[in-house]
Amino acid sequence: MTAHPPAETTSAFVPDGDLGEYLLAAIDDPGELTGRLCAIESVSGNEAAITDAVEAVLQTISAGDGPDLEILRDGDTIVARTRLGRSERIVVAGHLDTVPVEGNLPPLRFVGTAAGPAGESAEPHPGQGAPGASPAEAAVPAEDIVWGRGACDMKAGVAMQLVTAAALRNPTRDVSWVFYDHEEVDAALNGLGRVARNHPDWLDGDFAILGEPSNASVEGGCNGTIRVDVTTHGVRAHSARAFMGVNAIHAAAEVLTRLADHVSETVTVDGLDYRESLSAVAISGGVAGNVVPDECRVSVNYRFAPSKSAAEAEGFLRELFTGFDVVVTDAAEGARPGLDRPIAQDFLTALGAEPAAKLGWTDVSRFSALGVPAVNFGPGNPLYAHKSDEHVRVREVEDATRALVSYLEEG
Ligand SMILES: N[C@@H](CCC[C@H](NC(=O)CCC(=O)O)C(=O)O)C(=O)O
Repeated sequence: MTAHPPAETTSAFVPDGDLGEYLLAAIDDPGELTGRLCAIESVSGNEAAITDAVEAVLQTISAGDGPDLEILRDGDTIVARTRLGRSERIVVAGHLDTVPVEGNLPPLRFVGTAAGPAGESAEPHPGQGAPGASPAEAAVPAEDIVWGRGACDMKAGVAMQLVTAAALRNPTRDVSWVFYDHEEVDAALNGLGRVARNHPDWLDGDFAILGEPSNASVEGGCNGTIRVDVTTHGVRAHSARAFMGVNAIHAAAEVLTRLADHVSETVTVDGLDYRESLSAVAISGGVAGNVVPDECRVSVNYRFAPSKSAAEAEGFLRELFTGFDVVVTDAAEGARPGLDRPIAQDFLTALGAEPAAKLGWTDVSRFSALGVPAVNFGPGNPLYAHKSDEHVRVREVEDATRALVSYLEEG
């Protein structure tokens, strides 16, 4: 089922005029700002416009009543940091890019039913009692929702960052706000990785908070991710004389069978349950409509628990696909939760949060590798990340923002 927000209660976010001004006009309204950020399309590789707008917002925030910000930029990554001389520094980071749009822009705002924190409800749908709603659906209270690509992953988190940056007056710790490009793609392109190579001091900190969707609670660590191409080879021939060839696409059936037969495990790491996933994510092959193909490539993505290294994950895949040509195309280590660190404990206590495991890959992994303990904390139900009915509850964006302001001002 896909969400079809009701026309009468729906408003679309359409940017007009200067994009920095467009965002600034909603700087004290996390829900509205989420929708406005979504309205600036920023599929990976197309982040320039949103980065310029966010930089303009940060310049205005810096000139306002809160602490001055030192604003630094590398490509489409911005770091804006306070220099108050506090004994600790908190890094709050979020990516500006999204996965490709799928008929879910322009973003919409409407009153409907959203997925609960555990994702137990299905898709957002028209408000209570709407035609076609089942009695069970009608019993779910209607909520204020922002719907569209990026709403959950992670323009709501970026809105949380910007509204908090504007609201801070006297933070108890220094804060570095990081907004970066190319998170949703090949690890080699990641803007945070580029900054870590070009200006490692920009990411200095005692604790990092990634505003990734976490139901406005804490998700610890993250699964690792690895992609491999499994290639089958054959012999080309005329398809009218197929007996003269060897069909590489037929040979790929065995690859798919091994994938379908695999049962993914859930691995408990430091008390959190990391559910693994193994999926074919693409398949390609074929020469022409009358040729037996000599090559077929199945791209496989394995999400592995943070107790395993990328090398171990690669070893597992090579064993699973014994007899086939396996080439690693992308890999990123996971991160253990690290919630036993005092600074992470303080954050959990300040939030009153019960942590869960982060199943997606996030830059918590990069911060952990840099020696900075890190957690995921942001609005949005991660079960809806990358889906065509991606959405976020406005209440959750507001709650997360309030909690972050309170942690940074009082925690
Ligand atoms: N280089 C990696 C980057 C993938 C990042 C992406 N992260 C999320 O979706 C975080 C949101 C969440 O799961 O809560 C991912 O896991 O795909 C790659 O290309 O795989």
